[in-house]
Amino acid sequence: MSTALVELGLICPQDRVEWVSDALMELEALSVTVEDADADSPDEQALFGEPGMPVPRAGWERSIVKALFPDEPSAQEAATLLLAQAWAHDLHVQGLVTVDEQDWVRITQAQFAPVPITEDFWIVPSWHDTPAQARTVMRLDPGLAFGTGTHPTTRMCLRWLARHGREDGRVLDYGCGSGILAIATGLLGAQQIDAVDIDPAAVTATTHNAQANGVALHVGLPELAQGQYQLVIANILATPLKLLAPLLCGHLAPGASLLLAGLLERQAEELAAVYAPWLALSVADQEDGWVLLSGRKT
Ligand SMILES: C[S@@+](CC[C@H](N)C(=O)[O-])C[C@H]1O[C@@H](n2cnc3c(N)ncnc32)[C@H](O)[C@@H]1O
Repeated sequence: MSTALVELGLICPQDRVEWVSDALMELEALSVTVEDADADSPDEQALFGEPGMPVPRAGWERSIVKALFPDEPSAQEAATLLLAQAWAHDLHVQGLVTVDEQDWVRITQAQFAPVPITEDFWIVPSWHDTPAQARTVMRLDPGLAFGTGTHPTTRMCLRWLARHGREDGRVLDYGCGSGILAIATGLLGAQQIDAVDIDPAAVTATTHNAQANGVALHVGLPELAQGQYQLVIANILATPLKLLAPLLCGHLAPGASLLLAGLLERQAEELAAVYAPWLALSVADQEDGWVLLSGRKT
């Protein structure tokens, strides 16, 4: 039997979105989402952020903050308490809508469709059937750690890995997030894979996702990475990648490949210069303003 939930919608100016979202969670909302109140109109605005970093602003000029409550009295009470705050004088209640719990799950899940990496390598959420043409499939659901396969930086790394094929030597995924890249190397045949991240939530997510895909990984905090590897992958951001250059290059065995992502086109030249004392990096792929750098240690 499915139960009904109640969604409270509030139109909110940009500078209050974070306060309102936090207050609604304090008022025991089950979830809070923020949408552009001007979506699908000429005033619609796109928000862009770098991977792994918060978006530059928490909301749009006019946002709709939607909070889900278990029933109408709790949604009504939350609205009354919120609107009693001095800083909430210009918020507008858009309304209360009853949402079937099953519908809510379906709507949320529908936002995450299978992602093709190549014609036959797909990332597929657990609730989706496997596309007929998929030969290699990674089962991955969105979670707390970065990496669902929808971001260009992750996709470019996955494409490169699919082209590279089976890696027989040791693999290091530095900044593994959800573990998506490490798991991909495992599905493509690698046997000795280390995946590390500074974020303990990423370590937990990677462990879980690797198990769900039947891939054996050594997962842990960065100190787990020891010795030399035949393939080192790091999809982080330009600034940490600059600082990590001696460490990442120290892990490269002779003849090993290095793959760097999380870089904007304009950062590629500078990054290649920082890594030049160890190896020559060149642009291997680009998508939506992001570039993938790769190189081989001689
Ligand atoms: C953009 S996400 C990439 C996740 C995944 N590898 C992918 O390609 O989708 C970057 C990850 O690097 C981690 N990270 C950031 N700085 C790091 C550092 N100095 N050492 C290790 N991990 C780091 C973050 O916690 C985050 O999980």
